[in-house]
Amino acid sequence: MLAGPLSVSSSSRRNLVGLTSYSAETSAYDVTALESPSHVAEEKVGVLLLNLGGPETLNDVQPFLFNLFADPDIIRLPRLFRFLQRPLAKLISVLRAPKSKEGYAAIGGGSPLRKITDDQALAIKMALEAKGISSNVYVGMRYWYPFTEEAVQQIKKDRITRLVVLPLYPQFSISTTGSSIRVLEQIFREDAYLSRLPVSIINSWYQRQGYIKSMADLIEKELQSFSEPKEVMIFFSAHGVPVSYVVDAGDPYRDQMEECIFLIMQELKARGISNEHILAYQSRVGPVQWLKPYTDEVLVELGQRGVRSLLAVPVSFVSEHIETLEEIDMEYKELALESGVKNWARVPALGVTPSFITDLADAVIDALPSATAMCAPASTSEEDVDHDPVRYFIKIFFGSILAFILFLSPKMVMAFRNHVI
Ligand SMILES: C=CC1=C(C)c2cc3[nH]c(cc4nc(cc5[nH]c(cc1n2)c(C)c5CCC(=O)O)C(CCC(=O)O)=C4C)c(C)c3C=C
Ligand SMILES: [Fe+2]
Repeated sequence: MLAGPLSVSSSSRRNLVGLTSYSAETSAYDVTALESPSHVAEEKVGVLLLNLGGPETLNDVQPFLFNLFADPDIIRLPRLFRFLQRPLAKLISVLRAPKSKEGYAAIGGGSPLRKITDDQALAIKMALEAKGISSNVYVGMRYWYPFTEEAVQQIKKDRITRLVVLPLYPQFSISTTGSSIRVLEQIFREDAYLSRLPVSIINSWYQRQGYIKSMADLIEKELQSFSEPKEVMIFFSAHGVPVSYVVDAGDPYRDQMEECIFLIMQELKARGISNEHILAYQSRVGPVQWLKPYTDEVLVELGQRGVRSLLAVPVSFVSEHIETLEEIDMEYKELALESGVKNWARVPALGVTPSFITDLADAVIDALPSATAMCAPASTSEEDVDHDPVRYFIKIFFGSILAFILFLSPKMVMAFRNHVI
């Protein structure tokens, strides 16, 4: 089965957390609104949490991978080859599924992302409530249930009047927040109600004090688990992206990541903690260059250089997931120990850490006043090209030949089957 956003039974896959409406007495975000009670009485605040989604069972793995690789923000094909996106996604997802399934099997047979994101949604709703804002908090996943499309349908049904969109990625990347927002904009553009709905999008929030302090708290606490805390190297491991995203497409991900690490280290220094640290990138897929240095290579070098104690800190994501539970806790730990590292620990993901959730609730409150309609005219220029039958034929003909040569080469097949370690 190829799972698509529309093949959803929303009754069994409901993603709404709570259903309460915004009340004038408890409003804190817009002081002027208090002066017009008739308007405020009707206000219904929605918060849409965007996340990646993950397969819940091993049978979900291949269709989940299909959805991921069918995303033009994950595999960025030149325009000439775009018609190959779905066949290519099918091919890569089938090739990669066995390796991915092994990973998901090792962490209990599925991704914990849905449960953790639902817990975060409930926690944010409660934190907002405590700050005087009643809200509905929705979860919209990019590649698995509950899909963003479902969340938006629910927002519409609930007649939400003001929406804050909060991607659960601290740093912006074209491949994560960018992709989810592109989908959201498409849905909103085509709908009369949604295109007029005041929306505020929080693109990134890695620089927020509450997040930085919460990360520093986790690191400070975990350092204490070592017998010689001062000797430990803090090893930030971020999910990678292909270099071309940053260099050619202007993805701010690497800059934001480096600034984020700087801010966390600055906070630690202010607490008297000045351990050595390093940033490396993990989880590369496919045959292209990814951001360097690569986590696996750095671990081997550090071990060989005589570093004996490492504290791994996953920094691009705020939930436990396959790449913390399997890749870091199993693969990288084993590699580090084999390379000479003696003492290894990992900082847990933030999850529902209260100081972090409170900060996300504050981010929502900060964003509420700037909500404006997303509405923008639909762009047609790219699609128009495909209406010319001659150009379309040329694309299909030459594209197929090139794709056949490129994508079925043994090197390509191997690159997608494994992480290129
Ligand atoms: C900030 C976080 C992430 C970035 C950036 C990102 C880019 C990116 N990812 C892939 C390919 C895969 N990602 C997979 C899983 C996965 N990715 C992220 C986060 C980021 N991805 C998370 C949280 C997860 C795990 C979800 C879960 O189920 O727990 C997978 C599937 C797993 C596997 O087979 O390794 C793939 C494949 C690309 C190509 C990319 C940038 C272009
Ligand atoms: Fe990923």
